[in-house]
Amino acid sequence: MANKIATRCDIMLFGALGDLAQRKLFPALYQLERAGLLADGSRILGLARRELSSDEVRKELRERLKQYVKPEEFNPSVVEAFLQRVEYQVLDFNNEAGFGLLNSWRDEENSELIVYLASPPAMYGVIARNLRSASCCTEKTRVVVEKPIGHDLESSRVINDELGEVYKESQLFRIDHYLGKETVQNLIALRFANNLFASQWDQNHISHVEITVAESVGIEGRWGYFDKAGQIRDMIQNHMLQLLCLIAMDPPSDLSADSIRDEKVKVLKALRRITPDMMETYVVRGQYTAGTSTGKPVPGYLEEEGANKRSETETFVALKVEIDNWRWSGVPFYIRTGKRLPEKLSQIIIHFKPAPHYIFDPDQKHLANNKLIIRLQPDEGMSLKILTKDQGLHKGMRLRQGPLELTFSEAFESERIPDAYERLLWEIMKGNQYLFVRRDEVEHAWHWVDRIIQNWSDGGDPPKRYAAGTWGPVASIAMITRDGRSWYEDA
Ligand SMILES: NC(=O)C1=CN([C@@H]2O[C@H](COP(=O)(O)OP(=O)(O)OC[C@H]3O[C@@H](n4cnc5c(N)ncnc54)[C@H](OP(=O)(O)O)[C@@H]3O)[C@@H](O)[C@H]2O)C=CC1
Ligand SMILES: O=C1O[C@H](COP(=O)(O)O)[C@@H](O)[C@H](O)[C@H]1O
Repeated sequence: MANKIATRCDIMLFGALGDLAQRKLFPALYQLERAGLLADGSRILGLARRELSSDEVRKELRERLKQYVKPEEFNPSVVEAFLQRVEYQVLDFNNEAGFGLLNSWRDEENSELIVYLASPPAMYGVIARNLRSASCCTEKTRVVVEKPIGHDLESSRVINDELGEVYKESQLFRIDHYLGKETVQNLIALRFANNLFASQWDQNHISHVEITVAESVGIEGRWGYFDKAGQIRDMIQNHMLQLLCLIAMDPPSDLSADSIRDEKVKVLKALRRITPDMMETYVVRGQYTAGTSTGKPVPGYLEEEGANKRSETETFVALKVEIDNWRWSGVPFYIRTGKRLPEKLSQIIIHFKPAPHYIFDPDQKHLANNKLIIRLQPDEGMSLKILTKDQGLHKGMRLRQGPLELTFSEAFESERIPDAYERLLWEIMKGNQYLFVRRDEVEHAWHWVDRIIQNWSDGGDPPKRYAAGTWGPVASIAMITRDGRSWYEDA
């Protein structure tokens, strides 16, 4: 993944016994250990409410690592070395006096401090203040916060203000784990390292863009969280808009965090606001009913464990997004994301415009658009659909469309692709903010998304039903068909 060990870091992990920490963060830290990227002496202090000793937590962690790390990557001696770094401290995050204890663990002289807030977001402020009262942080402390930052613009401002009272923006690492995915970072390489694409990347050459992030899973026992969020807050406000920004932004002048973030913010500011009269044609929301997933029957959203049978929370959203700027004027971005779709698939399709004058068989005119398919997951890679002459004496100048194919796992004898959290933790240790989201990005994204949510609550239609295992409500197909287009399906 990289070749340089980060400096020695101590991590205070607030919420160490929670789902995120156990399922994602500890396995990612273990992988950094396995790759030899944790500096000697780096330590991890897990913090949560449950009354457990450090030994009991290490024992539990050993089992979780067995569960979440692939068997071929589970190395018992590396696990033991990793667990030696882990200690646990019982702490109620509301208990200001309790934070004093953390100071005896700190080693300010020899080690950078990372504070990772894997707690409910409502606690970010109180944890930050309690750390300050206990003089636990310095100006160098890095603070990591998870999404969602609030549930709308106003609440995100409150959280950001609370964090901002204690920390400078340069200390804050707001996670959007999509930015940690190798294939998402690859969008920057693809766009700005290949002049071939750079010169074609605008409304003169591109007719429209599709972004699909489909999941076959349902809400995986997270009803309590998900029903308050819905797909628009859970996926659109963050991951989908980040992907859109990376595709739509102007070239940054360098790879520094602020150069990239400045360009993303310009895109967010240029998103056309979706007014009530646009809802019918620009927005589709759906909710899955019972159906099948990977060949097995699955319940509908309203029959999931703990469900409120009358919920109108959306599990699917499709949007037509217009970007009102010079580069993208007249180029719609069709984006869709949902749970319980037929497969797990994230891909971006760039549809290029046809040549200005067409000279081939009129029956084949529909073929005459090049497409760039960027597969983010699974089967990471890209494919450029180009037109060539069909072979054979009797074919004349018939055209055929074929792919220039780049499947990363086949093309490069590369290392394993690290999980997004491995990359993000590694960048935090090195103090690089370019894969993290700045406050104004979060707020502009909320500002745009809030308008859609407001339109729904001002009397929009309820979510349209779709059977689990299908590609969402038929209205999402109608949305794109109305413009004479269709969602890309690989033939
Ligand atoms: N789970 C996921 O896949 C994802 C989660 N996130 C975000 O990550 C954060 C954590 O989520 P998740 O792990 O799912 O949440 P969980 O509810 O599973 O875990 C929360 C953790 O916080 C601790 N905690 C809560 N309140 C207190 C308190 N007052 N004092 C001490 N400890 C407390 C809990 O400790 P105890 O168990 O001892 O009560 C537990 O360890 C949230 O912000 C969430 O939105 C973001 C993306 C994905
Ligand atoms: O942040 C979230 O992302 C996951 C999807 O992430 P992926 O890396 O598996 O594509 C989603 O399932 C979850 O609801 C959401 O909170």
